[in-house]
Amino acid sequence: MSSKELTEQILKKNSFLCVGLDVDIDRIPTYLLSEDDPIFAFNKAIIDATNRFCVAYKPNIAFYEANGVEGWKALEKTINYIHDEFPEMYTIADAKRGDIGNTSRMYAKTFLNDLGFDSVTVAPYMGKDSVEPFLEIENRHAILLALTSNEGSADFQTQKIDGEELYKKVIRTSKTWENAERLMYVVGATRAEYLKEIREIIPENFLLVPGVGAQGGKLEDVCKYGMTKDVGLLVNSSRKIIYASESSNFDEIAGAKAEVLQQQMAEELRQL
Ligand SMILES: O=C(O)c1cc(=O)[nH]c(=O)n1[C@@H]1O[C@H](COP(=O)(O)O)[C@@H](O)[C@H]1O
Repeated sequence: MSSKELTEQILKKNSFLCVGLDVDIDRIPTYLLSEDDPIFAFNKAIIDATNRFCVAYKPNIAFYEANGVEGWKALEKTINYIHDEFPEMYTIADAKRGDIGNTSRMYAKTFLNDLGFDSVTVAPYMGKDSVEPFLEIENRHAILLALTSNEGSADFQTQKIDGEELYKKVIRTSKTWENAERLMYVVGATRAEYLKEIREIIPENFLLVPGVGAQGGKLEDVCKYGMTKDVGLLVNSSRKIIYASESSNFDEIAGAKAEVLQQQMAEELRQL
């Protein structure tokens, strides 16, 4: 999906919500464990209940890999289900990959070609040749970790090198790479105060903003400093939505949580 099509979906659904499918087998309702594929059963219920309120889904690959072959099967079934039933959804493989070019090409094949995700999260530490293989396909994106939501982001990302913070250098340098228009950037909601300066460097690219909800980030602040005339934001929430309840109507409650966020987003979009 192109960025333009993503903006169209956002304006159509009045939502820039991304639901994070971080499915921990130990946290799903226990009665689902008797299903053939409990992870997929959980995801299907969550997707059916939340799709009206969001424009994107982001399975975090760690949660699938942790279940071995069965986890990969559940991931594949989940992405196929989204493609078949909700082809208008933007999909993010949150894999945080990046290696020498020859290896990154294999990661890009797995997530963007074989599984058919619209995008994959990529760590910038290994530089240009580790990221460019993710940018070779039209209408697909690499989402570069710029300023992350965790405490450790202060260890390297906000440290200054030659007077400029490393995360700014990462963003600035990445703009010179081939097909840089296919880049999106991760900026944690817990770092909203940095968004104004980030927007001076990348006024148009989409930002994936995790950390609203369970990590304490505020939607209003993210919108105030990060929103562009074409919206330019995908705000992710995982645990606060998918684990809102452990009861048999967990999906309904997840849908209601997603709707609350969607309503707040609709209000922000009205002010565009
Ligand atoms: O790349 C990410 O999505 C990501 C970057 C970041 O800086 N912080 C962050 O929390 N994430 C991911 O976003 C999701 C946040 O989940 P919740 O805190 O449960 O909403 C998890 O899948 C994290 O791995």
